[in-house]
Amino acid sequence: KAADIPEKQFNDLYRPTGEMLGNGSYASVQTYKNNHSNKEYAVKIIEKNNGRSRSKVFKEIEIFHLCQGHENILQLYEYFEESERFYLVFDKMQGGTLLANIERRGHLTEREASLVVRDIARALDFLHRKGIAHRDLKPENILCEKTDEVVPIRICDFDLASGVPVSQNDNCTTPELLTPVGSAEYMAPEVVDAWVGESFKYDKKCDLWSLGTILYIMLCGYPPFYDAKDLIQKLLVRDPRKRLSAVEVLHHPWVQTSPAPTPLATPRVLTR
Ligand SMILES: O=C1N=Cc2cc(Nc3ncnc4nc[nH]c34)ccc21
Repeated sequence: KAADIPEKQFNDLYRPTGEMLGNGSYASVQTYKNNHSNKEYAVKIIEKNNGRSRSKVFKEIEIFHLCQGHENILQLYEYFEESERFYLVFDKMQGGTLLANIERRGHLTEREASLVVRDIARALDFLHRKGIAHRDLKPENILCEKTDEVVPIRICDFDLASGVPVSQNDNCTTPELLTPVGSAEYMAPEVVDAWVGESFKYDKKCDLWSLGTILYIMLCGYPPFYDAKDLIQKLLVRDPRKRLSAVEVLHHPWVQTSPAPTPLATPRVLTR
């Protein structure tokens, strides 16, 4: 009877290719092939005994679920929970991480840098509208879909992501805000302020600082043109209230009117 047939284990369905994609403190990411389709996937293996709570893993899975279908966010294909570990199966991005891709290609134009910023800003705008801050945006978490092109990119790794996704109920337009402790009537003013006050709105701006550093790295070793410098100066702003938002980045002239494909020295600078 059904109860006697053990559920298919991850290792019955996938086999490792031996390629290590990334090694974090609590997880590793390796390439696996699906035994049925022979398709490659990037599998994030999270050991259970490393103190990382189950609820945090499920929160990470929930965020990926919310982002399903967005073309600039890595797609989670399926996941497994087994006795010792979790397996998160992601689409494999053939182009690898952003800086490795730029280095391998050996060339990068200002137009390509602008397209990368546009793709990241689209992902951030999508996350921020859902009340989610990434909080750990860095070049290793920016993945390129193709080996010979720098765009399209997808961002990944919601390990440190914050913010409870707001639940958009169908009938009413204003999203009912999910608070950590149920309804807001009984919450102390300082806790309510944290959710509806300025700080709640500004905690997403940390991602825009990160975007500024990524833009700077893509252009470094080459005096960024005025517009790019202007965008960097409006991202690397200490006061989050003054820092650009994701949608403002999308409207910045340096992103709107993609600049000339002037070659950048970055790929060679990166190899040093
Ligand atoms: O959730 C993640 N945290 C880090 C990370 C890296 C990662 N790496 C990759 N994913 C897909 N394709 C990849 N190609 C190179 N590295 C890849 C996927 C998912 C996560």
